[in-house]
Parts: sequence; structure tokens; C-alpha cells
Amino acid sequence: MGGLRAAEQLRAAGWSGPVTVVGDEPHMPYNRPPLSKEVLASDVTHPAVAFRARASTADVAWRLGTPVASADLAARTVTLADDTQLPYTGLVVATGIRPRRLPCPGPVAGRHVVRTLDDAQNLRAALRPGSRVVVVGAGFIGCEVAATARGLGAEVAVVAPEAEPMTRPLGAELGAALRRRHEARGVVFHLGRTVGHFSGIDAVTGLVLDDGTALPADLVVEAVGSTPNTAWLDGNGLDLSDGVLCDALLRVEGRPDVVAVGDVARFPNARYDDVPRRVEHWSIPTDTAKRAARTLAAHLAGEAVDGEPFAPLPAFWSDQYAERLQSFGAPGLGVDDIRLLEGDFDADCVVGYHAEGRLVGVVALGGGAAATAARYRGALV
Ligand SMILES: Cc1cc2nc3c(=O)[nH]c(=O)nc-3n(C[C@H](O)[C@H](O)[C@H](O)COP(=O)(O)OP(=O)(O)OC[C@H]3O[C@@H](n4cnc5c(N)ncnc54)[C@H](O)[C@@H]3O)c2cc1C
Repeated sequence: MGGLRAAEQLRAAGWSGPVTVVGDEPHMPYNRPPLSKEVLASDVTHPAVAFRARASTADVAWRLGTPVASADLAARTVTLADDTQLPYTGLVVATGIRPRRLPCPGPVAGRHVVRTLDDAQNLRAALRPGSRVVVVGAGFIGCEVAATARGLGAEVAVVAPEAEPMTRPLGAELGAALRRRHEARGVVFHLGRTVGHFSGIDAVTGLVLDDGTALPADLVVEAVGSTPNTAWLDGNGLDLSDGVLCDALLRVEGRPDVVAVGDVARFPNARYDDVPRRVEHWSIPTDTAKRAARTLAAHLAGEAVDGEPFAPLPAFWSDQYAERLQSFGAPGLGVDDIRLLEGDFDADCVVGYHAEGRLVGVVALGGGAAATAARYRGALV
């Protein structure tokens, strides 16, 4: 998504030279949010999730199915895994993240992740009504997979080390309300627990938790966080400790001809503080691509880069059963007071997240969540 949006925004910013997008997946860019929802729930194929092609990018060259293996930023070249070398005058880093895997002994067959279309279609093909599914991880992807699998008639257990699902973005009370909604539909939680090992010989037949609890499983879904895809940038002296470090104009440190966008970019947000962070929300590839393309197009044209501060309002949503969860702002950032603003935790509700008396985040849960949360947008700092 970030690569596509960067190509579109480079054209919008006036760059009329050649643009090549390199991607390791064989598919043209597609939307990931449906992967844990519609794609798991029904037979959705690539055209239904592909992004609409725009006239402005009709002349973009797509090199799909082969990853970039390395980059030499001093020589301005990238080298693909098939040894093709591509010179560049400007480079956009848009390689996203990949799912972390559990470092647990045991068989590999039967273990799934959900990041790509192929991942989601593989899991869908394995899911049956009555399948015993253990989801490891209670972040938004784990919770969405649990809801969708339950909707398909699977028996679902969720294992996570936190005390409540989605604690980091939501806090304990709203996390508990979300848990009760899952439990009401039959999901069983094992919270405060980690996985010790998998059982089975050729394929997973279950797993054993750190307290010795044995859970039978036909399928295990690992939703335990992510790792930024930056190995191809190794050896260039960059700070790759968590994604690729950028300045406020999304330039990769010390490189005016390299910018980064999307989940892989670690950037300061002028709305909050100077601490660079990665943000794994759907709105970020578009927000970062707009800023990064202006930065890069100006550099390539030999013009001064406008210094307008980059201050996107973070926003994410999650669909679990027929419930929508909508978040605006930064409910996880330095929050010292979480308060119900409207409704009831066990019905439709809006929760406000405050830091030093100021509203910094709002999360709504329930039928009209998107519209309800949007009403508080203007009050957010
Ligand atoms: C299952 C799922 C559900 C989601 N649901 C929501 C939601 O409901 N709401 C929300 O706000 N957000 C959601 N998101 C998050 C949102 O989709 C992401 O933030 C967004 O897709 C990030 O876009 P990106 O371009 O940065 O990364 P990606 O979309 O991951 O694109 C990066 C691309 O680069 C490729 N790549 C990696 N390494 C290389 C290499 N060396 N060479 C070439 N190509 C490479 C990757 O394979 C990938 O195709 C969801 C994400 C997932 C996975």
C-alpha cells in the first residue's frame, strides 16, 4: 500500500520521471484489513481486495515476485534476489513488516500467520466448522481472527500474556469489555499465559502453556507482533533498530534521496513529541506517502523542501463480529486517565484517554462507533 501510494503521490508532487515499484509478493497492491475479516470468512480473491488503478500511475513499472536483497545507498543501487541491479536517483523504503513467529519447539505444519493474501487464503482453506483453533496473541489481528473463526463455527481459544485483550491500545477496562463480547460468543481466553511448546509429530495437535495447561488444536494462528522488513538495508550505517529511522520530513537519516513510508517508517509526529515511532495503522501509508513524496520530489527537482511539520492524527478501526471499534489519536501514549465519555462498557460506548488533563485519544466500540468517535476528533490534541 505504501509503495503504491508513494508512486501516486510522487506524480501528484510533480515528479514525471520513471517510477519502478519492486515487490516480493506476486500480486498487485491490495488492501490488508479484509484479510482477517472477509477473506477468512468467504472465498474472496485478489480482484476484490486489489487497490483501484489510477491514471496517474499508468506508466509505473511493476517488478513483482522478486524481493530486493540489498541496497548500496552510497552507489544508489538496489539489487534484487535474482541479481538484477537497479540504479536510482530517489528511493522510497516501503517494505512494511512481517509477523513475528513463536520461538517454540514442535512441528511446523498447522501453524499460521495472517499478513498476506496467501496467508489468509491458506488459513481459510484449513478452517472448518468445529476446527479447534488456538490463536496466540490478543492484539487486533488475533482478536479479529478469533471472531472470524468463531463466526465460521470453529472452537476458538485465545492465549496471551496480557491480562486483557488489546490492552496496549485500549487499556484494561475496554479490553475487558471486548473480552466479554468474545466470551459471550464462546471464545475461551487463557490470559497471563505464554506457550511452552507445541505437541504433535508431523503437524501440530495442540500446545502446552507455561502453566502446564494442554490445549488441543487443529490449527494455531500466531498473532504475536511484527518485525520490520529492513534486512535489505543492512550495511548502510542506518539506524534499523525498529524499522527505518526518519526525520520529520520522512527522509532517512543523512540521505536526502531516500524516504520511508508506512509500517516500516519510524518518524517523529509533531502533534505529540520528538520521539520517532512506527505506527501500524491503515491511514499511515497514505499520510506518510504524501509527506515523503513532497520531500523527495522537491529534492529531485533541486528545489527547497517545504518544512511543513508532519503531524498526522493516528486512526485505526477493527471489526470483530458485527462490532466496530474505532480509535482516533494516541490512546496508548503517556495516558494517565481513562474515562467513559458515553454509554456503557457492556453496550455501545465511547472512552476518552487523557494525558495531563488533555484528551489525547478516543475509542468507540459498538454499532455506530465510527461516527460517534469522529465527533470527538476536533477535541483531540
Ligand atoms: C490482517 C491485517 C488486518 C489489518 N486490519 C487493519 C484494520 O482493520 N484497521 C487498520 O487501521 N489497519 C489494519 N491493518 C494494518 C494495515 O493494513 C497496514 O498498516 C498497512 O497495510 C501497511 O502498509 P505498508 O505498505 O506499510 O506495508 P505492507 O502492506 O506490508 O507492504 C509492504 C510490502 O513490501 C513487501 N516487501 C517486504 N520486504 C521486501 C523486499 N525486501 N523486497 C521487496 N518487497 C518487500 C511485502 O511483502 C509487502 O508486500 C491490518 C493489517 C493486517 C496484516
